[in-house]
Amino acid sequence: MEEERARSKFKRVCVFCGSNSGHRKIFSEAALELGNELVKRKIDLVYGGGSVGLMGLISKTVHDGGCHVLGIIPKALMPHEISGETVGEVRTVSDMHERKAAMARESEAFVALPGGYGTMEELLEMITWSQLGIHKKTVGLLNVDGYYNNLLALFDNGVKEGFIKPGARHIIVSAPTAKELMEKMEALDYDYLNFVHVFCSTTNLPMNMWLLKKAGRWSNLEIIPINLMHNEALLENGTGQPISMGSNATSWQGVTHDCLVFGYGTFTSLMVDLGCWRWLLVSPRVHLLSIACS
Ligand SMILES: C/C(=C\CNc1ncnc2c1ncn2[C@@H]1O[C@H](COP(=O)(O)O)[C@@H](O)[C@H]1O)CO
Repeated sequence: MEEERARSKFKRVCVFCGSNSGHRKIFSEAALELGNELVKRKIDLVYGGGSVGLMGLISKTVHDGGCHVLGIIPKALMPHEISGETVGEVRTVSDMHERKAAMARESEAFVALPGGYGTMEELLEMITWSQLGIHKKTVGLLNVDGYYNNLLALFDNGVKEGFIKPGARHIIVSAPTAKELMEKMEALDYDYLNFVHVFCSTTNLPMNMWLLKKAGRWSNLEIIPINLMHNEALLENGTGQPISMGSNATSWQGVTHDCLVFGYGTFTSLMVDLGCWRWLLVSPRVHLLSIACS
């Protein structure tokens, strides 16, 4: 009898990783570990094709483990002496751009292992596409032995200096081990909705908070009570600066968070009218009615 498929919300994950193996054994071990983690969860692999560096290690591990491997490789990198043998299914595309688009289309999530410019470029592009709403797929970073610490610090600085929206900083999910990363990625109910600030009416606040917590498995839920009676609230905009909501609703446009609104009646209508939210979840107390993308 076929072994029961281990539960994972992902059927196909795209892995970006070095075409080199790095100087330390720990990187190769991480590639093998991620490959085994995918196999354990019965997740198929999409990657850049070939057998060089970490790319070769992970593709062979997943293939040997009985999962499907799809290598998407541009014609120019096809020659054996450049990329080596590709295991599993090989798809040839005309150029790097087409490859990235195909990789994104074919997978349900992305993971970057340590790598060089190529890996970083692929990772950054998937983050950017997520930010622009071109895809809504989880982007994971396997931060092996702190390899990406400086990159993550650069992102934090981007937020601090006002070039990256605080909400967009959470697009990337990172963890030091493959197991932790996969668990974190799988725990996300929905890409953005896990990293939301909830603007919640102070009317029946305890009840609303209880309902919200029950309504989803949020990994980073922050509830910001708003006193509608006074029609104002001090919101922390993620950079430490308070934003005040006065009677002039347009001042809300300055709020940069991806946002979830929980409420009904006037409060919700106000939020809908503002229309500046990336994600809007409108709920009349218990039932989650709709998710709209602005
Ligand atoms: C030019 C070299 C090797 C080329 N071989 C590659 N084969 C397939 N895919 C590749 C290759 N090089 C880069 N990629 C893609 O970029 C990522 C790795 O780049 P990095 O700079 O090594 O991080 C990888 O995810 C592939 O999609 C000799 O080095």
